[in-house]
Amino acid sequence: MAPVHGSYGPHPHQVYDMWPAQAPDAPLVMLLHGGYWRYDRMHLTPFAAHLARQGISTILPGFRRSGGAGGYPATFDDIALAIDTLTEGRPFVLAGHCSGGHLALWAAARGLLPPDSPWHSTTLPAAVVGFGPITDLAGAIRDDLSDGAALQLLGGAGTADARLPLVDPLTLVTPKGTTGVPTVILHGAADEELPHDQFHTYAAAHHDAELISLPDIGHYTFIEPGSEASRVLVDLLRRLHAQHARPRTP
Ligand SMILES: N[C@@H](CC(=O)c1ccccc1NC=O)C(=O)O
Repeated sequence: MAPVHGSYGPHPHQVYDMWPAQAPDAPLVMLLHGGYWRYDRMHLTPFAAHLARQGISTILPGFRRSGGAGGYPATFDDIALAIDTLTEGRPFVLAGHCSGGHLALWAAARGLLPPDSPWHSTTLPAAVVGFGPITDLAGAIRDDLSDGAALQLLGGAGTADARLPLVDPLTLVTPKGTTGVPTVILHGAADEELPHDQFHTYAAAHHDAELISLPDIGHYTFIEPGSEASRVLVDLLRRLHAQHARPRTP
């Protein structure tokens, strides 16, 4: 199954792959890849193709990344632009793995940003899933996950504190207790990559979040096409789309 390739901006990383499912009324999912904001999207293409074979139209965007042209603010500019451009006003479920889960949960919180933020939006995903997500950047800094990855994203220790309130899902959701977007935090109980307070603390802070913990599942099996964990994720994406994706009223 060959994806359509395209771009949503002039930078070489502002590109996407899209696998249209056969049915015209197929659920639409935008998938944000992980790799601590440093990796490219290639490790997730087999799983994106798998989603399409399961009847889900899937958009996998690239974006400017840490260590290259990205990090704050470019990575966030690209996620916001990719979402706003590529979903074309259609209802969609946003999903992300690990650091892509952070980006997905951040994008679902755009309604909580100050109205003068360039990222503020009230056009939000129908639902969001973080699977094995990073939800708490201050915690990621404190625990020094992946050799300073969160500090690298935020431009270093000198700027991190000022930027955190604009890009950290846990900080954004805490005062109000909801983003207004139905949210699922899905994780393996045997996740070996992240401290599990990344999952629990956010789910507890968000009144509209559901926490699903899968026994014996690790961090990476979600993105192995056909694995038990991937089946749970596919079923969840279908359920969220069926429950929450309504055509937008003008
Ligand atoms: N352990 C590696 C790789 C990694 O964490 C990773 C790689 C691909 C997809 C998701 C990952 N985890 C979080 O973003 C790292 O620290 O960069």
